[in-house]
Amino acid sequence: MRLRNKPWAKEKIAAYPQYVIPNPEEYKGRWNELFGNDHPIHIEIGTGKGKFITEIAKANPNINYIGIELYPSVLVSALDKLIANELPNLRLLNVNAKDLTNFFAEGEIERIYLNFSDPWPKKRHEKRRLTYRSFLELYEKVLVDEGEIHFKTDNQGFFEYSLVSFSQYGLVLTYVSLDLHNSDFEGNIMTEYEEKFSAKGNRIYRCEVKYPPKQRHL
Ligand SMILES: C[S@@+](CC[C@H](N)C(=O)[O-])C[C@H]1O[C@@H](n2cnc3c(N)ncnc32)[C@H](O)[C@@H]1O
Repeated sequence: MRLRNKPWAKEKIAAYPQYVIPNPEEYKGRWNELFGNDHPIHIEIGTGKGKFITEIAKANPNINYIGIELYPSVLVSALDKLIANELPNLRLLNVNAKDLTNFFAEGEIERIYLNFSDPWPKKRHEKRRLTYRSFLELYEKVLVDEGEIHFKTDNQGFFEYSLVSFSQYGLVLTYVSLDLHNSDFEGNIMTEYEEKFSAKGNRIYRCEVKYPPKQRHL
């Protein structure tokens, strides 16, 4: 296994606390104070080297973005892009998505992007898939009412698994493409993995789902 927790990466991240927030627990329920506005917040889980999140943040200055990535050695590339672009509506977190509710209050996030998440093809690793039921429960806790997940991958098996997982959880499918790059979908922003896999000729699958309205206790 690759050694991904390289000390130099952690040091670089620590040198930019204005971009990679070192204490995200402190902003739970207060992210809009940090951004200095009340714009909606969209997050990407598994942001990798940050191409998608920096480009989408640049294109949408009235939305706040947070990119979440587990590995410092990967996140430094996203940090480099943020340093180069100085985007006031983008922050990064070097955390594990399984701890999401430590960092975000109920209803604080409007949309979650899952781009080319690790498919974990072995059945015994199912619980690690970011579209597994326990993650869908976590996402529901931090999302607004009828919050959205936008998901894309080149892995057909993982895509089909995720559609079933979404449906079993009661999520509503609002968009699906079985061949994104040959569809009429406009404004697609390519991720690093998307560039790599589509260059090999792989088909890209994409869907959007939203949570049903939360139960109202009158
Ligand atoms: C296959 S890569 C895709 C990267 C990027 N989204 C892209 O499309 O180019 C998946 C990324 O998700 C990150 N990741 C996986 N599980 C995670 C978790 N539980 N919390 C945060 N990041 C995670 C991995 O470290 C990896 O960088």
